[in-house]
Amino acid sequence: MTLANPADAKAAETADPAPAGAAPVTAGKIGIMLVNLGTPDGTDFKPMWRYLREFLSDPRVIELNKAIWYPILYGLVLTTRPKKSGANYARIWNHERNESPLRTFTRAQAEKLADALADLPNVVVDWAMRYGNPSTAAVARRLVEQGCERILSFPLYPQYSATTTATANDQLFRALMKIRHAPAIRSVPPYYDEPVYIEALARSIEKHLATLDFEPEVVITSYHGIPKPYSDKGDPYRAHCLETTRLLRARLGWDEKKLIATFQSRFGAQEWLQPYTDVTVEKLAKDGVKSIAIVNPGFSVDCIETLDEIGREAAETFHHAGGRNFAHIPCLNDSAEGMAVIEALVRRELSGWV
Ligand SMILES: C=CC1=C(C)c2cc3[nH]c(cc4nc(cc5[nH]c(cc1n2)c(C)c5CCC(=O)O)C(CCC(=O)O)=C4C)c(C)c3C=C
Ligand SMILES: [Fe+2]
Ligand SMILES: [Fe+2]
Repeated sequence: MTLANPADAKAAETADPAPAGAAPVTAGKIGIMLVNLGTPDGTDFKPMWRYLREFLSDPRVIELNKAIWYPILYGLVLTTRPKKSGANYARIWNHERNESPLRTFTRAQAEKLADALADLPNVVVDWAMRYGNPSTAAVARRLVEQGCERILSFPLYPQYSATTTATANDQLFRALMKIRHAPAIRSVPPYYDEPVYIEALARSIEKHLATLDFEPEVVITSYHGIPKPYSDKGDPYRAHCLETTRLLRARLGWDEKKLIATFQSRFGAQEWLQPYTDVTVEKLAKDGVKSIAIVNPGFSVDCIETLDEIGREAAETFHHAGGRNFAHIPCLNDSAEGMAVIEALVRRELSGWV
């Protein structure tokens, strides 16, 4: 098993889509592609604008009619949000690598997965983003050019949503439309209730709580929200999130007061899934709760929404409202617990292919 050469990434992104001449008949490799949401290439206005434009032009994310949405997107959102969000990204930026933490952690997951699958000789591991770089199209092409006739795509979302899982899959198939000898595709299903995932979360929570000098009265599982109408129309995301929290509660032996579920990261004027994380945090403090912890089970890796919105903003909200002790529990990231989940699911989904 090998990790695709990251040094080739830039070249592959800019290469022509179709190599000239006849392809070899068979090479028989299997590509594994970890796919995360995406992230800007920099915190300045231009890269933030490019990232937000691609993200917020996705009809799976914003379901409004384009004639209504585009004037708002181009006239309002893309004139103001790049600066505001860029300032938030600047606070969490990984200066060593000049990239966002989401990209650093996703790469680390791929590298560790490649090591963990060293016993599988014909498998190549790579990683891609739905929005931004390394793009899904560039990575799919790179895997095919390395001889992968099968690709296992792993959208890194434990809970399914059309706004995340489905659009990651859409993008892969869109990329294959430009490849003549397209590979066979498998996609890792949502894993919100997989015992290996629940166990990893529980251990990570227990481990982190053991390092604190206080015992939280309430632990919040805070998930990224989606607009409520998407849920009402049949997106199973809310049910998946609530099931993760229920299973976690059972595993930790906690009751419904100790472990609660909330939704964060609202965008726009619509109602989103409730209860909202920020409102809940403030209310807990005002009700006299002095110590809380927040964990983000829906995020495979730490990112702007966990490090800044929870680690900074939610902490401030809690303290301003009278709370005393606040802890933010890291995502599974490339920890041993997190890698155990990714490896187990990949090995299971490779069944019949290796
Ligand atoms: C209508 C807008 C959005 C929907 C729907 C949405 C769903 C959704 N997003 C994630 C995971 C992530 N989102 C991230 C950032 C982010 N999300 C939105 C908007 C919607 N998300 C925006 C505009 C942004 C950019 C940041 C900002 O300007 O506020 C990220 C972090 C990316 C990073 O670079 O760190 C993640 C991860 C999920 C799981 C989800 C639905 C289930
Ligand atoms: Fe989001
Ligand atoms: Fe946010």
